[in-house]
Amino acid sequence: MTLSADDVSWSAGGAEILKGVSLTVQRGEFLGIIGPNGSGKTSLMSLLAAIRRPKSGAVLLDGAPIGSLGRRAIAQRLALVEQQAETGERITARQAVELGRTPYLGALSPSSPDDDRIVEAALQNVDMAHLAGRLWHTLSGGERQRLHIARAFAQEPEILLLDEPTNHLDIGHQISLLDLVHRQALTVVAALHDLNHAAMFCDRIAVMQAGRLVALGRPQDVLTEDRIREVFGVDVEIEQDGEGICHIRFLTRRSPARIKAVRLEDLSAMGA
Ligand SMILES: Nc1ncnc2c1ncn2[C@@H]1O[C@H](COP(=O)(O)OP(=O)(O)OP(=O)(O)O)[C@@H](O)[C@H]1O
Repeated sequence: MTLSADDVSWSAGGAEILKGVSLTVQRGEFLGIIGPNGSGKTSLMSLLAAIRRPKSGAVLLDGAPIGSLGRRAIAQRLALVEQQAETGERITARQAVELGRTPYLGALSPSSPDDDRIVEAALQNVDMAHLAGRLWHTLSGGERQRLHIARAFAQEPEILLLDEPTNHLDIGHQISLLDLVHRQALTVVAALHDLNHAAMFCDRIAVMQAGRLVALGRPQDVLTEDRIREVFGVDVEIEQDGEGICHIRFLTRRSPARIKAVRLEDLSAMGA
């Protein structure tokens, strides 16, 4: 199954938010979307998930315009975990995950033992089985986030769209969640803020800047010191380890390399 954006643009509030974005998500890959706040990551994800329609261009699922497919058909193939998904309903953790089975249930076919097994496995996958009976409003932000992921797993999609999936998670759960998602036989598109996580887990990375796709490729090709400075406005040093994985070190004012650079500048300003 392939998902692609073909020259998509999208406007809101009188402004063009996405400008001519084209990309194809390869089957089975983990594609990261990175970019500064407001660069269009969430907007692109919502177009890919058919929550919004492009103003021009098209999103294609297996070559067919995604807008021509019914919601149920889309939900059986593609699951989206939104950035600020909340519910005001008085439901338990388990019931929140059971919602993932909705696209498979009919009025005359309530949930089966198979559905129960899938929900149980999804809860266990995100380390939440022990809290299955807890009411949603009593759960922490990180616990809720893990349940959103479990709900998406329970949906048994082929494509998983994750908008900042590590929000609210402590570092242990961030790594284990990305690792878990990475190990699934799924096509994954994830908007990520942590560039080191993107380097570690993504097969390819798409870089958004001011509504445009400015780079797309393997982490080691896309994550360069120049590009990170240009897109995010921060100085970094990048090292590649023996496996070709980039490790990005941010040069803050307190780091020796930055202090050295500032001192050299000071010296040249003094005419030294
Ligand atoms: N419905 C809307 N009406 C007006 N402007 C919008 C709307 N939705 C998004 N925008 C604007 O579009 C731009 C891109 O927003 P988007 O949420 O896609 O960015 P993002 O890259 O996901 O940002 P972040 O990293 O902060 O989550 C922002 O400037 C945002 O204010």
